Amino acid sequence: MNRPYTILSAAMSVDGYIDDATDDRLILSGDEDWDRVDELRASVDAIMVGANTIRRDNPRLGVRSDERRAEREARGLPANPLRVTFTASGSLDKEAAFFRDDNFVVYGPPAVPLSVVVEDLARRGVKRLMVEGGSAVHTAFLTQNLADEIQLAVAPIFVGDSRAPRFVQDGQFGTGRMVLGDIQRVGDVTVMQFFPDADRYWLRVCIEESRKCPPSETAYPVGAVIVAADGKEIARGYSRETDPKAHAEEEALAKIPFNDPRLKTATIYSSLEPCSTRMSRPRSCSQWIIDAGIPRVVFALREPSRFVIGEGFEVLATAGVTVVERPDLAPEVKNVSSLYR
Ligand SMILES: NC(=O)C1=CN([C@@H]2O[C@H](COP(=O)(O)OP(=O)(O)OC[C@H]3O[C@@H](n4cnc5c(N)ncnc54)[C@H](OP(=O)(O)O)[C@@H]3O)[C@@H](O)[C@H]2O)C=CC1
Ligand SMILES: Nc1c(N[C@@H]2O[C@H](COP(=O)(O)O)[C@@H](O)[C@H]2O)[nH]c(=O)[nH]c1=O
Repeated sequence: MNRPYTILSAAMSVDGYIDDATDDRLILSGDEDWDRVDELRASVDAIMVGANTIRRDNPRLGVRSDERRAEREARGLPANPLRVTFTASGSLDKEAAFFRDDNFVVYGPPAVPLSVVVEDLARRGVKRLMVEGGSAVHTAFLTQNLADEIQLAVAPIFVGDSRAPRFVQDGQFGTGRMVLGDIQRVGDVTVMQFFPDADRYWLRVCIEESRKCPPSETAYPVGAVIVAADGKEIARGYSRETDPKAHAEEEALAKIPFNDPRLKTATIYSSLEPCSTRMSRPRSCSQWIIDAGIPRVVFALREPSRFVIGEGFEVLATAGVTVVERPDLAPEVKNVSSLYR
């Protein structure tokens, strides 16, 4: 599915509420944090909120800073990102600030699947989407694995009223243990960055590594990372990093002792399916992985049959290794080199 890179943004109290239970809007961010939110807004193509947030908060969802709006225009963008909402009921006040000019899109009524919304936004040229809430919308993005990043600001207050909305509602969050990114102190607010889909996060690290490969007409650019069971990185590498014949998995494995006990419970990530046959060397990367006892492999793109017929998936799976293919990231791998196209 083609969809925008999606950042969920919310401010919550220490006890996990994003508003209180009164009719007045609760401001959790301080001035410095609003400035951070404004910078994030200025960096995206579209900002989405649920219809209930429009009804309750009447948000402007614009870039507040004159300089940031001017910078966007200088880059050929509209001064403000596209405003996006969805509604099953259609109950929205046409006088709301959301409708103040024609730079908006409303999905529904009737209810529209979120996957349809994000695909349509991608078709409209939205590459980077910020989702500002509320609870129902954040829950939908997370439970459908449509969020790439969370920026969660925790304000030093308690709401203490379970009638108030929380950051998310009940749901099946398939995220497992998320990857923690940056933590910032912004005034008196703590801003935490999370990457909900750990496999997607580490594959993107591989893709960035692959950009460092010395160019070659006869070998792909590949990046690999080995991650321990506790989520900590053990080693990373890219093709031809130290030797013109070396593959990314070999480069990563060469940085640690072959009998490192963490390998027995680790995951190795690679932008490309590990090789199963090699012209240049006797041992394939799949064989290295099996011999190292790594139990789990995640890759994005199956090896195209340009140089050899790749059977890494089958070789690894037959040896009892858990192999996860993530074709959703294959387009990002292909973007790195014309050899893939
Ligand atoms: N502190 C913070 O950072 C933020 C706080 N908030 C707070 O969050 C609260 C609002 O959150 P919440 O009540 O969960 O509401 P939401 O803003 O998440 O909106 C939910 C609404 O979205 C629409 N919707 C949901 N799924 C679909 C679908 N598949 N197709 C079409 N429409 C759909 C429905 O609209 P409809 O009912 O019209 O059918 C639904 O009622 C407010 O109190 C607000 O102040 C909000 C944003 C940020
Ligand atoms: N209250 C709250 C947030 N609320 C979000 O900001 C929106 C209103 O912004 P505006 O467009 O400027 O009117 C509101 O609808 C909701 O999405 N966000 C935050 O970062 N911190 C906060 O404390």
